Amino acid sequence: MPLTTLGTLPGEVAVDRAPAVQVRDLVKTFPGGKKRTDVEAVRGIDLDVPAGELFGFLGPNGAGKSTTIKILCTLVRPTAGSAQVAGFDVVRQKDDVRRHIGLVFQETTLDGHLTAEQNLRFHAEIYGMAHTDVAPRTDAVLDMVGLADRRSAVVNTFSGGMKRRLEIARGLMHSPRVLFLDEPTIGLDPESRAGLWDYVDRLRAEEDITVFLTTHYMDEAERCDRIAIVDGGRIGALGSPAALKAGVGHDRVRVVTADDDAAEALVRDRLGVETTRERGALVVLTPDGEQFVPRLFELGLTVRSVSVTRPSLDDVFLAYTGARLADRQAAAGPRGGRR
Ligand SMILES: Nc1ncnc2c1ncn2[C@@H]1O[C@H](COP(=O)(O)OP(=O)(O)OP(=O)(O)O)[C@@H](O)[C@H]1O
Repeated sequence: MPLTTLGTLPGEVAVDRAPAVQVRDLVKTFPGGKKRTDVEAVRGIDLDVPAGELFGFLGPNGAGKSTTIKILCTLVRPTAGSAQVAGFDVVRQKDDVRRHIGLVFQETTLDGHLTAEQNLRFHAEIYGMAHTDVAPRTDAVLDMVGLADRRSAVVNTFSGGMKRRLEIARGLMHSPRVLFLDEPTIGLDPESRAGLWDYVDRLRAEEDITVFLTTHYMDEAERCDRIAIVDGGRIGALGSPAALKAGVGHDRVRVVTADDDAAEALVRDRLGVETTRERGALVVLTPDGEQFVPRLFELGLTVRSVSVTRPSLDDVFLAYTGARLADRQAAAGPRGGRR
């Protein structure tokens, strides 16, 4: 079966453009048992993810991301509210939801003793794929993730990045409409991470598929069409990365001068702007850094260096959660921190 049919089941007409994910007032409370209090993991989430979107779900540890995803994948039953995935209700139409989603979670579900191809065939059997579809679909998804030449190799001989790519191939076998990727690149080296994203980009370019992603990596969040920032079981912010960054407001101008005291007074008196000090520099927060810098020079200051930094998604994350994405990034491995 050609790759162009991925995302649409055989015989199905892709005219239905209902949201890929629709969530209304979703609540999940885990009972705390006799001695402990209940845990309100999800406290009223509303969400619409249109078909075809790359949607990012971000939040600090314990924010409720995994619980929400597990509800969407029918693995956890909500306490209240409703959720539909690919047009099917996650409680009343579990089997339909499962047929239309692909899952790539952090824990591997591959059998290391089987070959890549055997793993995919096993998956096809579980999903009851038509016999005639299996071989061509296996070819297509292995090609998609760049593993066609390793199809007969035992998975235990694969690198971490190859295993993750095979997981994605497996998740795509049954033509899901929505692919859930839960921290898909965690633990991978930078090269494997970049490679995996190449395949996701290719998948999105060629297929009518929605990708629902959780990540703690800022650069991965930047790739998303829209992101939701979740904290304490609620969505605190929702929008495109550009819109969310614009919402934070201010560019940050950092200027090193020959005389900071004099510069501070001049900027305050002549430009009417307050500065703060930071490690031998003055910092000004301003809506438009590029316009502000020439005005600084007009003051006749001896400026040794000046830099303008636009708000990052990390600033957005900090504004809504009080934590930095970069904290998790650092914990996960060296990957070029913030500024
Ligand atoms: N099965 C469970 N029983 C009890 N409490 C749970 C259960 N699953 C999750 N929780 C609690 O619900 C809250 C939300 O957890 P969840 O795993 O959804 O967060 P998360 O945003 O995915 O965090 P992380 O980034 O660490 O994966 C946490 O306080 C967690 O301890």
